[in-house]
Amino acid sequence: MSVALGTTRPLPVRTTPVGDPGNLLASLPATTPYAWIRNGDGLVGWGEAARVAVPPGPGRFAWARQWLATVLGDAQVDDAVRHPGSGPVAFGSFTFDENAHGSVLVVPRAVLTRRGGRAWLTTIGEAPVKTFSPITDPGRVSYGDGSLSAPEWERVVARAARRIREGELEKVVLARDLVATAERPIDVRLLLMRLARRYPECYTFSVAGLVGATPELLIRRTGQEIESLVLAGTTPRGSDPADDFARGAALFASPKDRHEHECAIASVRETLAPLCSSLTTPDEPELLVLPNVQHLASHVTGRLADGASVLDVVAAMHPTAAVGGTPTRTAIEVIRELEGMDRAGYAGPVGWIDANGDGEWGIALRSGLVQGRRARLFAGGGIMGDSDPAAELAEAQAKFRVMQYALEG
Ligand SMILES: C=C(O[C@H]1C=CC=C(C(=O)O)[C@@H]1O)C(=O)O
Repeated sequence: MSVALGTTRPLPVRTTPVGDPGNLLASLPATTPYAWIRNGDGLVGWGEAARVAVPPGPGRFAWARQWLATVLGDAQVDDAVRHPGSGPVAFGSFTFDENAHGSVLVVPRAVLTRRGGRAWLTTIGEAPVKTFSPITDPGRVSYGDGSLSAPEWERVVARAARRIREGELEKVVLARDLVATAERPIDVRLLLMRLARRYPECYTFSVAGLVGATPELLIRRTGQEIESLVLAGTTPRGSDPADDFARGAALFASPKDRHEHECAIASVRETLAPLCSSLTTPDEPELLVLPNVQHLASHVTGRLADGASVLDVVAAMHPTAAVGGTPTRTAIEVIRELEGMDRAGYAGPVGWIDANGDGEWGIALRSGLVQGRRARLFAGGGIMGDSDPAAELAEAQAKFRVMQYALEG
């Protein structure tokens, strides 16, 4: 753990209302930019008042909650706003695999928020001095295979589909990685600006080098109310409006995709039901149309039965069948065996939490791990018994386009 302002001293936190800050992302300095933005609203943070590497293992969420209770609970808070997301806030990213290192929680020294028509600034200690530097372009970007080449990955998909047909499991989500190398260091702010502009409906995020724009809301907690947007079942966009419409209609009618979606909804329903006094899941999914793909989507709402924090709910839900599979344990074993890569934070929970346990966490899809001139990009899809490896590869390519656009414009 590192607590920049001293481990023994409670964090002195101050939240004050501010005028409309305009584009939140424009406030970010080049170093340690934290972000969670949708349709222009959200939070950006910079500086680090406290940071911790969460140890791997089955108890990692409980450990993180304990750490947050100590650091945020002990804070000396002067909060003139008293709204979800005011007062001290931590950003976090958890690895997909509970046994992997790399999960992190960070309490920024400054967080600028706009939510529900109000804006405020939270600072910890003296407001950190921002050294503004112009946003830089990374220049030409080239791509190389990550752990598996495209044909190797197709063979892995075929093996997984066979094991599903043989009855070992019902669904597994397989992913691959690409390594992007730029001419010059990658300025995360440029990626965030491009993602937020092109994918306003998605959650554009940046936490400790993990950057992306995910359409999938794992969980939002506002008091007792919770919401989730479950996605599974995908088709690339069409070449013209008629083709686009036909693809959407085919997706909606596809037994393979509807079954894939039902697995994801069932896993969310099963984990949320015991935590909730009421829970609503739609009978049928809707189509979510994004610039690169169309998804089957279900909006889930509920009311928590007791005082579970958003991180408690994240702990119960991760990994949903939208990123793991069904049954969960078998799917995780198959992913470890077949993918041949460390997913790091990809497909793991990413988001923020405040001292009252409110917050928003997404599933870190359409994302990349950025370091210097390099970025590891990730994309995958749900594999069923009748999956066609070439179609799954095309779907993953369409999903990679999000981060390729962020890097290249
Ligand atoms: C695994 C990914 O997407 C998941 C979320 C939405 C739709 C999915 C699908 O249709 O396969 C995946 O379950 C990814 O974007 O890398």
